[in-house]
Amino acid sequence: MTNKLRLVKRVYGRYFPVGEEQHNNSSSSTQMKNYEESSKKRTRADDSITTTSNMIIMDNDIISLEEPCSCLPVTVLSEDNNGDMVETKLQKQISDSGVMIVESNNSSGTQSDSLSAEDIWFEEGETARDLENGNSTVMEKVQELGDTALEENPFAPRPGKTLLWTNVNMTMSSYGGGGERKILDNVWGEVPRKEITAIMGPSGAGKTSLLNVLAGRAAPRGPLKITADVRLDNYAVNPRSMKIRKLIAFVAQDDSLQATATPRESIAFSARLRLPRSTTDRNIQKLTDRMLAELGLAKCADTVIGGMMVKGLSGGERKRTSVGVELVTKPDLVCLDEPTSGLDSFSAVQLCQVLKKVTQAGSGVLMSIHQPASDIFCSFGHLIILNEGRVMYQGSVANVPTFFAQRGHPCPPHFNPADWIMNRAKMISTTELCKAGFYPEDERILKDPKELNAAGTRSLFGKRRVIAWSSKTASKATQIRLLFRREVINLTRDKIAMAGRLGFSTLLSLMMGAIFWDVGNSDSANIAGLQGHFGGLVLSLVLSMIGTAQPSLLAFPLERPVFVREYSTNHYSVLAYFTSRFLVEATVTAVQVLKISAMTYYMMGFNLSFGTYCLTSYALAMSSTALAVAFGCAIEDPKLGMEMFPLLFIPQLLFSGFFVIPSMIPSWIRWQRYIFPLTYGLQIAMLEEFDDCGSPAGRANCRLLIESIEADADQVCLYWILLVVLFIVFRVLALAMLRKKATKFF
Ligand SMILES: Nc1ncnc2c1ncn2[C@@H]1O[C@H](COP(=O)(O)OP(=O)(O)OP(=O)(O)O)[C@@H](O)[C@H]1O
Repeated sequence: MTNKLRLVKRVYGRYFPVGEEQHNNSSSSTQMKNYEESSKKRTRADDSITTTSNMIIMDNDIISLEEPCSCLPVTVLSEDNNGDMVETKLQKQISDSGVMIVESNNSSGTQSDSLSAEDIWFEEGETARDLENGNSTVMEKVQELGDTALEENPFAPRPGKTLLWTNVNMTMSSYGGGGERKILDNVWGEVPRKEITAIMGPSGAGKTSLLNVLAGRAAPRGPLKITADVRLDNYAVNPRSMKIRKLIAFVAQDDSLQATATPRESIAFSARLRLPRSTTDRNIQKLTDRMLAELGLAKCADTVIGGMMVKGLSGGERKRTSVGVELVTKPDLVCLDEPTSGLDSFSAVQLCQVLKKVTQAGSGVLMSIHQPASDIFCSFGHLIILNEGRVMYQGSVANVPTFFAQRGHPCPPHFNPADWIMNRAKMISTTELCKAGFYPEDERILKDPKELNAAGTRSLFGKRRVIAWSSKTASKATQIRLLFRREVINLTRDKIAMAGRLGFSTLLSLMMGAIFWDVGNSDSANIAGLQGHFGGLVLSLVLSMIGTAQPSLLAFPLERPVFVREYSTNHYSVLAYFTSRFLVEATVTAVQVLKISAMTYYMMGFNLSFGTYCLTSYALAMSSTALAVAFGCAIEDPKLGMEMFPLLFIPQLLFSGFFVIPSMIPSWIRWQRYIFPLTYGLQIAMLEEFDDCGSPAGRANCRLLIESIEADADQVCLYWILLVVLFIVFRVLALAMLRKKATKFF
């Protein structure tokens, strides 16, 4: 039985229903009224609803509010100024002010999908009472939005998250015993909500390294050591944990976008997969249109992004698309690594204006930037200056001139402060700057961090509480459908790859058909004829395998940057990606095998049935593709993939019995033939192809040939089963590889 939960928030007498109903109601005053009326009549009940400074959580399974018997008080736990939990009974507040109503259509409700962090929150320091009294600044903001539907607005108010860090260190042991090099040295800082925090500093100062550490994109490995105390809303977090990474939108310096998609498709794809599943297609479309317009991408919205092989957007347009892909999800915290590099001054200002709107909606924004123009510099609220891996300044932008002046380096009049900062950082030695009073120590007294996964209301990710942080996004089925559709579009748009894939195998099939013309009807009593017949069959089966497995081997290494970006930013699961790729491969392989088989079968004049020939070729192609995918998932570099290609086929051919009969292979290595699909595929095909070889001499030769490859007519079923088993084993291996690799992108 499915419960339907609905959350309704009243803001200055207006109701904002949450979930599926919202888009219908937000602009309909009649329906708003209905909500108002029904809420007045409604009997409230609940288990506990807990809030911290910026979130509200349904604590236990939700009890129907419609049923009079379940009239329990609502308890709100909020934090006071000392960080202690204060309990407030909300029964009256809810009934009188209509701040929120949670309803369920039956009493055993446990489902809480429709709740969203975006829909209930308190500003920092606000309590439920502020909401009740209408003092919430968030409520004022919602009021300002007027009739604009919140779901269609990429700048809709949101709770936002604060990021705070201290003692961030990154060191690199030098090769040749040169000691340790400090890349980040006791770096500290914070990203307040509702402000743009900029990290500035000369090239090599450690800006990207710091961003990568904070956004969980850097890990200690070998000579690289990293330590950091990072807090998200004062929860001590491991930024590398997948759960945390998914809470932080991240725009890397290098754009990794699907080359054959358009900006409109990329932004809509991100929105569809990452926004709550209740968001309608119309909302997605409106959000996408608005994002494109805000980022100045309207004109090129339907141009392919492009990549190494395909010409498409300019570098600046690509960068803005990357930003749009993240911002459309209305993130609470955004990290961007040099988002303005490559942009002209107008586009850079336009981008910063968009980021400003994101902060006004409640988010924190952290970005690194090289040398901003003065108007961009002034749009920042908070500034961190890094120099040689240390914090040279940390504080508000407004305070920069005073800070520098007090330390003997006043910014000359009519001089861009950003240029002055860079000038000082580059021209004056660190020792002198230190003496002058730059490089302040972290003197903040940090609150005791809350613990993750601890019992009680302090947990971020307790089983039932995750709803407050991320309401349910696209289902697995939607993820697979969207990925499949994107891959099909990719295949149709990437005409060169498609033409190559189909064209080369057609050419090879024709060539092979011409060389082995009518070889199936050669006299088996003649050894040369039998050898040609055998060779033709082996090579035609191998051709089906190569034609499909080679693109699969390279597919993952080539798509890896896009996959890791999308996976790490919560677009889809590994399983959904894997399944969608499998479906595409299965379809394309079927088409390709049918084409190759039709040509080689009739040109070579084989004796086995066309059905068996096609099915054997398909089974071989699919299991070899599975092996290729496993190889492809294990490697990162496409060049390595190219070099590994012979490894996929040469051993299979060597063990097939074509060049040397298995009994002549030394026994200590012979066992390997049983792990290759070609062994079983060939045995199945040979048993049917050489079943009737005409004259007694021909039959004797065929029997010898079949015995030489150890094929047994009574074992055909087993060969099929083994082919399927190998296919499954290789696929599972590939999935395991992909899972392992998915989290390692640094
Ligand atoms: N994984 C790593 N291994 C070795 N050295 C590293 C690594 N990561 C960063 N570094 C070094 O740390 C220093 C800071 O690099 P980082 O990319 O963070 O600087 P940056 O301030 O972002 O520079 P830019 O503005 O030029 O992008 C550089 O000297 C770089 O070579």
